[in-house]
Amino acid sequence: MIFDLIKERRSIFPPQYIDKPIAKETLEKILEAANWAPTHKKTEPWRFKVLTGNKKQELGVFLSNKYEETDPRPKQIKIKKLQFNPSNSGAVIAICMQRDPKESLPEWEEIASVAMAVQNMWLCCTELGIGSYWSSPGLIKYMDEFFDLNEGERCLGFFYMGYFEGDVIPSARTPIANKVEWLD
Ligand SMILES: Cc1cc2nc3c(=O)[nH]c(=O)nc-3n(C[C@H](O)[C@H](O)[C@H](O)COP(=O)(O)O)c2cc1C
Repeated sequence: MIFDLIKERRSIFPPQYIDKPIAKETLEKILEAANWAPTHKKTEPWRFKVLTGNKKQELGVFLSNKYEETDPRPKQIKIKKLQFNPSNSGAVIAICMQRDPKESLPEWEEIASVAMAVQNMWLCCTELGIGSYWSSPGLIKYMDEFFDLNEGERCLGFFYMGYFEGDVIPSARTPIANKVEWLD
């Protein structure tokens, strides 16, 4: 049931991923789910760049170089992590948002729509036994140097994916009652 799937969904990180490729048809199915996200004025602002094979390594090299270049005191451990995460994933999907050229909506609505598309992918991954998580490092502001972004297109992060092994670390939430006001 969708309620169980929603509760089961977790952020599962690249160190848990195993060396098992994700079939192209599976990736296509997950992306198709993203495409059915709600979209105000039907702008369909989600854009995805699917990185597999050597392109994942290239992303890792780009991110780690950029980090070394821009951080006054870069740490070896972080350099290694920036390279490891993409290369150890089955696929990395860059999450992008295409601003409506007419600006017929506030930007937050476009971002909200992209986030809903990501949730669709995340839930599909849960059902398919694929670990995944949304990563949003500060380095995403440089992604126009790695991707050929269109005018008004912005990278909002990376969706790391991989079949995984090991236990899923439980997550927790504070009670919903603390966040809801009932008005009658
Ligand atoms: C927009 C967004 C950006 C996120 N960025 C990061 C990130 O940069 N690094 C990270 O470790 N987790 C990131 N996360 C995942 C959250 O840390 C995670 O959802 C949270 O810890 C709750 O865990 P759960 O997803 O297992 O329920 C992000 C989640 C969202 C929705």
